[in-house]
Amino acid sequence: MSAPSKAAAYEKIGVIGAGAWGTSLALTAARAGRKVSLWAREPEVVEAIRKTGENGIFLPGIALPENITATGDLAEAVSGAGALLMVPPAQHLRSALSAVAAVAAKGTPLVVCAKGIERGTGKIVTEVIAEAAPGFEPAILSGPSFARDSAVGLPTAVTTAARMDIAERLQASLSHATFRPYASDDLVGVALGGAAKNVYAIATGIVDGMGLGESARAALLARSFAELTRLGIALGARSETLMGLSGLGDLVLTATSPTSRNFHFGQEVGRGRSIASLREPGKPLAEGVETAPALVTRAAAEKIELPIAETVANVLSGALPLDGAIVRLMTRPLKSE
Ligand SMILES: NC(=O)C1=CN([C@@H]2O[C@H](COP(=O)(O)OP(=O)(O)OC[C@H]3O[C@@H](n4cnc5c(N)ncnc54)[C@H](OP(=O)(O)O)[C@@H]3O)[C@@H](O)[C@H]2O)C=CC1
Ligand SMILES: O=C(CO)COP(=O)(O)O
Repeated sequence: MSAPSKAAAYEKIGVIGAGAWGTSLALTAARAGRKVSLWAREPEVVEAIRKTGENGIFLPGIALPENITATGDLAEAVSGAGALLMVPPAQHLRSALSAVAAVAAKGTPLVVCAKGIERGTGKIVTEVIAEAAPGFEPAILSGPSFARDSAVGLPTAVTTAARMDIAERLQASLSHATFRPYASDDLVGVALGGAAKNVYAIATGIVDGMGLGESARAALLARSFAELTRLGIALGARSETLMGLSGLGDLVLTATSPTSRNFHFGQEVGRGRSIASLREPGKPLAEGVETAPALVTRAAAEKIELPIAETVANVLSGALPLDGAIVRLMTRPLKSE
């Protein structure tokens, strides 16, 4: 057993992105005793928080304490912050990182809390940080955590991954009675688990929506974890990370709960809703939709086969009809487990 960490907390935390998760994490940091600056891209979010003391657009009904300051000014948000939590949707991460890198102090930990792989490049978030924000410390926060659960004070555990001394400072900065971070230095494993589980949650959601039964869902979940492990090991992740909170833990949560936007998206697809209608502007964010083809691209580059992720990507692109997808998965060459 490792000794308890005595790392010093950062005094001020900046949160970049005031969606549901950004707002919930701002609350977590505030409850842990930090001074928090919460940056929102949309002026109406800043105004709502300032006027009403809550983010009625993304996390309604949750009062935000006074040690959270909302701002639309990025330079103000990053000023004096010991660490910056990056919480935009994953496909906007690169631009958000570049904007932050232009105004923040070099060496500041940039803690990516978004879950996804970059479409087009197949890059995981650590690689995106290295390219978009060189000279900053890469970090990730990920794990089984619905924004509203932790915001209302339900017990939540996540992993903070970074160089170990930084991971421990993040742990000290964010932990409180109902929020428990575990420190890790396996950034690749933590980044991949959080991203891939969204794709597999769409898969199990489809199976659920099609009414194929709980046995099929459990089989798919177990085979999804096998895929995630195969790719993770090829990328250099540790298997205990993939078995932990940010891998198996988040996969189990997301791939079995209708609260998950990804699982729900899959359910609606399985029930026959058109993918275009589910992706209209204003519809809930389902990160797995963009990450599915990105995951497949990355796996192909690593010469790893991911039949479930490929099937999800092909269904979402319209290349494979739903019935064909199930037949394709069930009629692959027989294998040993
Ligand atoms: N919700 C959850 O339970 C959890 C979410 N996550 C992850 O957190 C990330 C954000 O999700 P979540 O907070 O739920 O999303 P929401 O849908 O609640 O909010 C969207 C957020 O993205 C910002 N945004 C939208 N478009 C852009 C853009 N073009 N450039 C930059 N920022 C943009 C919005 O900015 P603005 O504030 O200005 O409107 C807002 O902060 C995702 O990767 C998700 O997987 C992780 C764990 C839990
Ligand atoms: O990441 C999450 C839970 O850990 C949130 O999942 P969804 O984005 O599918 O709602």
